[in-house]
Amino acid sequence: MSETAAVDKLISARWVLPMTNDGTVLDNHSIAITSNRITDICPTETARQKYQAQETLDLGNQLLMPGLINAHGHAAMTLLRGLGNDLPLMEWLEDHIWPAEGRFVDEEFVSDGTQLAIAEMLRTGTTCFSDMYFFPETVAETAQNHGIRVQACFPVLDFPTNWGSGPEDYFQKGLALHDRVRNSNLVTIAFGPHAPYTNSDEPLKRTATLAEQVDLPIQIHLHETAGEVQDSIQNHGLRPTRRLAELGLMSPRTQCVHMTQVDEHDLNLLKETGAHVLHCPEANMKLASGACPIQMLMDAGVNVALGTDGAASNNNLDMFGEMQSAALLGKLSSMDAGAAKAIDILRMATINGACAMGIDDRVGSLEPGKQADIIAVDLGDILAQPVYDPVPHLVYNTNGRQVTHSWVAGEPRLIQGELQRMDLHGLRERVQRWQIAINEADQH
Ligand SMILES: CSC[C@H]1O[C@@H](n2cnc3c(O)ncnc32)[C@H](O)[C@@H]1O
Ligand SMILES: [Zn+2]
Repeated sequence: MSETAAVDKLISARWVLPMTNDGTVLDNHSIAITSNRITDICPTETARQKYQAQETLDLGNQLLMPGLINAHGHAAMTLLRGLGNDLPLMEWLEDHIWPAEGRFVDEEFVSDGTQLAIAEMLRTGTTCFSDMYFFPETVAETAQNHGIRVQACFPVLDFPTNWGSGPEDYFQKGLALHDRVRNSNLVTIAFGPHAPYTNSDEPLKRTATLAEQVDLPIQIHLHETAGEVQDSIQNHGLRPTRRLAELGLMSPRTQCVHMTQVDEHDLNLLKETGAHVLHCPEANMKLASGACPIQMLMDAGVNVALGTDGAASNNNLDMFGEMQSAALLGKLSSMDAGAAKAIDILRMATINGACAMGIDDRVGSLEPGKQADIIAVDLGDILAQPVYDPVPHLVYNTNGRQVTHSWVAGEPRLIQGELQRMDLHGLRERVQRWQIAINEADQH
């Protein structure tokens, strides 16, 4: 009899969707995990003979896939969920969101709001998120404490905020944070210049130079609305994307959030520079900002990833819902049912997000050697029957509540629908206190 090999965990299920290249679905396969990495994916029968596991989990009629990657959001804005509805972007920001942030955002707000977001994200299948918010040190610490992967983008704006006094202060604090988390397996840092309209040329140029020096990504809201493009032409004589390119800010390290307005020149710039686009369909629809032409971008070879944006403009962080919205909006806006295919949408929510953040050597697909960031989705419920093909099923039928298990770097975060590391009772009480205070202030 041949010797069996020792592994930490062996997880088996009816389907495994590794999200490598062609979107193949493996039937009755197992994933072997040792320490924080995937070591093998093979038929369950083979795995039973080949491995001696400390822990085995047979998930039956479930599907294992890479944890979802929410490529753009503002986690702590969960505390502002539902504040200012049925408004366009600038009215929503100027009349409701920015006044509330000015009054309430501090470390405690960011800690509680980020915990609320992490609970929702882990509960609905996200194992890695990008965040652009004030007090990114608190975001990084909270993510690390709760065992979820994060790209924390530190804000850069022309003006002072509750987090700092201006661009130089933001750079200094952001880079110090990068130094502190350099060896973390879960946390990476990015520059987060908020938008072209909240940054003058100097901080944008400096962002480009510093990001190059320290080799970090840059995330920026860009071409969110037609008004933003018109204002830029009026104030700078250039469309925002061209202005950023001339300031040296468009490159493979750049993550452009929204891009609902894309003309031929913008498309060429995205192609030539290798910048990524982060699509947030639900926030774009809710604020009636426009629709990002995702099929045109993908056809041109631009990497498109998916994000929810903040819970105040969405109003949830469920990436399964976001995938469905991306597919439906992608088809409707191009009047082509063959556009925004399910497998492409799944790529946007997994491997493409990892590529945009420069962490695709670690996560985004299930492959030996990669980190064990895995989710299990229950496709056995009567409401999900019948299942002809799991790939379109995941995009057009599934919602985040069907996620039963998740692991980040091999560690369990959600088991049978139960979050493993969170005091939800205490969190609920703190959130209620924030709601009362914020609501009262918003009325005045
Ligand atoms: C500088 S921290 C992030 C900043 O962005 C604001 N914000 C949230 N959603 C959007 C959006 O869709 N477009 C532009 N800005 C947005 C958030 O409230 C923070 O102030
Ligand atoms: Zn945003």
